Amino acid sequence: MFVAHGLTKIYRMGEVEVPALRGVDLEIYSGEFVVLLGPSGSGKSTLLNILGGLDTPTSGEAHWRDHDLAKSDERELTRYRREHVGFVFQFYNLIPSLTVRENVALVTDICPHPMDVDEAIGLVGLSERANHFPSQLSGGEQQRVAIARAIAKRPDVLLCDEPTGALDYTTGKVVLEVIARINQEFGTTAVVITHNAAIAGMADRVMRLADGRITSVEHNQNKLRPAELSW
Ligand SMILES: Nc1ncnc2c1ncn2[C@@H]1O[C@H](COP(=O)(O)OP(=O)(O)OP(=O)(O)O)[C@@H](O)[C@H]1O
Repeated sequence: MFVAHGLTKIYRMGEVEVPALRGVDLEIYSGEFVVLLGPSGSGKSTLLNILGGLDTPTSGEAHWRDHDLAKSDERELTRYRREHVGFVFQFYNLIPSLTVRENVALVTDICPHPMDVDEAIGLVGLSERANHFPSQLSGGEQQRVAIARAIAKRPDVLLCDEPTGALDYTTGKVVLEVIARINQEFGTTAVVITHNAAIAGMADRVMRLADGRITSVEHNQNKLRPAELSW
């Protein structure tokens, strides 16, 4: 689904150049669950943002199917994101003045083949809370709304940047269960960034980054359910 070759990203801030990616090659297959692990500053978010069309590389190739993400203009990237990519971030970015249902409907109103809003909310186990506002929900519930919003467009890929970073142990596992379920039931490719090495246990493949490079890629022989993970 994704192929990258020699991907680099250098952020320029005045005179200072910050190399975030220093030549990344990767392939991600359709339907896979990939975990990206690595220390702070190793380039994980930069890589995810390029795969999601939120940022562009300085050099190198990045393809999503037959789309050339490195050469796409802003309009093409917006369309790519809207039609194909669901994002989940550490902070939920819900609109406080809208209910759960309205937050999810924001997305279904602008994409071509959306899921029914209530179906998406049901998939994350929040049907009873559809008319509540974000402030009436716990952090884990708000993250599940963010996931419902991301999947309601029926994305081909779900890109998650530290989805459990702000959550406690138990709530984090519930959120991971939801992501695993979407990956399995819909075949949605999932790429999840985490600092937590235990979460790697639920991946098909684990990619480790250090200093802007992929340093290892491991296949998981015994993929675990989130409930079986402990940290
Ligand atoms: N917009 C930006 N402008 C300048 N430098 C940036 C920008 N975004 C990222 N960087 C730098 O690029 C490098 C990689 O950052 P990135 O956020 O991709 O790492 P990360 O592995 O996701 O880190 P973390 O786990 O802390 O989120 C860091 O040195 C960071 O300071």
